[in-house]
Amino acid sequence: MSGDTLRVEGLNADYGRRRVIEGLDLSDIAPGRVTGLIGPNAAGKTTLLRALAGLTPAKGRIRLGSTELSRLDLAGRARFVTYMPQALPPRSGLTVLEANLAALHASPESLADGAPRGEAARRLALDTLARLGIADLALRGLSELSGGQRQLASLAQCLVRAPRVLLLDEPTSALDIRHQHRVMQLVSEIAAERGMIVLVVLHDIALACRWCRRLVVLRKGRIAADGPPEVAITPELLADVYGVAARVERCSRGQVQVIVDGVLEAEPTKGALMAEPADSRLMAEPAGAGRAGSPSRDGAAA
Ligand SMILES: Nc1ncnc2c1ncn2[C@@H]1O[C@H](COP(=O)(O)OP(=O)(O)OP(=O)(O)O)[C@@H](O)[C@H]1O
Repeated sequence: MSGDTLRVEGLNADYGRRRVIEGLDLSDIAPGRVTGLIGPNAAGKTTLLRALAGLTPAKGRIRLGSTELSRLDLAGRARFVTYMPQALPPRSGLTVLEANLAALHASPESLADGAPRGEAARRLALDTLARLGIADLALRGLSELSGGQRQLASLAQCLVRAPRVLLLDEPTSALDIRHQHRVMQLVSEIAAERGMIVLVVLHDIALACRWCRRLVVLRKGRIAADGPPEVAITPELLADVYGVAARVERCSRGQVQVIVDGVLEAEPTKGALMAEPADSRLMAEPAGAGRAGSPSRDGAAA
């Protein structure tokens, strides 16, 4: 088991002339635990994961231990990194098991080191499905599955590859509450078993606080907070980054709980990057059209 950490230095990512990730540094993302990446819509979370995976061009250094991932091409990067996209996988004629076996065999690492074949590969693929609680779907076609079942099947394909670095983009967005926690628990267990680095994008702050030992909060392509949930998540951060009036409390078990009291007035210079500057005129409210009754930043109703 490797103790290598993932480090990012001076990362910039652009779409044309628009800079989405700005000089981003991430100190040692540790193996064996789950790190959460949270932030408002359009903050750049997907862009960051895709840049780490080599799917979106970016400048800067990305290192896994002494391996400079940022110098590797896409195929080279795929030996170390697996990315699960936000979108559900397209429907296909494969069964869940066939798709899992294809993912296992397509892993360049597997091809290189002669990883399980035949019956051993089948057992490994089935075991992964069983751990996710979807062994009963093994022989079902991917095109027959519900949204949540497709998301679980997609996650199984990432886990079976046993990457050193697993990047999950909203892996629980289609799941019910039990499956959300089951997935986060399983990913935490597998991260610890394999010494895997896991960076997961989540919108559900409660889920993130429950399962992530470290939270990186992204806002407009920059890091707004970084640390354990009890340090990173504060009422001030939730107001500044998300524009909500919220309390942060501890439950009887000491876990961080976020209680949202209301939505703050939109503040164009501090809100999420939902529109380009030129577009923002289209979204601007008429002068004096503040929302009556919305709480102010200190949580009191205006
Ligand atoms: N392919 C693209 N071409 C141009 N702009 C893009 C592209 N993909 C994303 N963007 C822009 O980059 C910014 C960051 O998008 P990104 O998808 O990384 O945000 P996010 O934090 O993952 O958002 P969400 O929580 O809504 O999924 C947004 O302003 C978005 O419009």
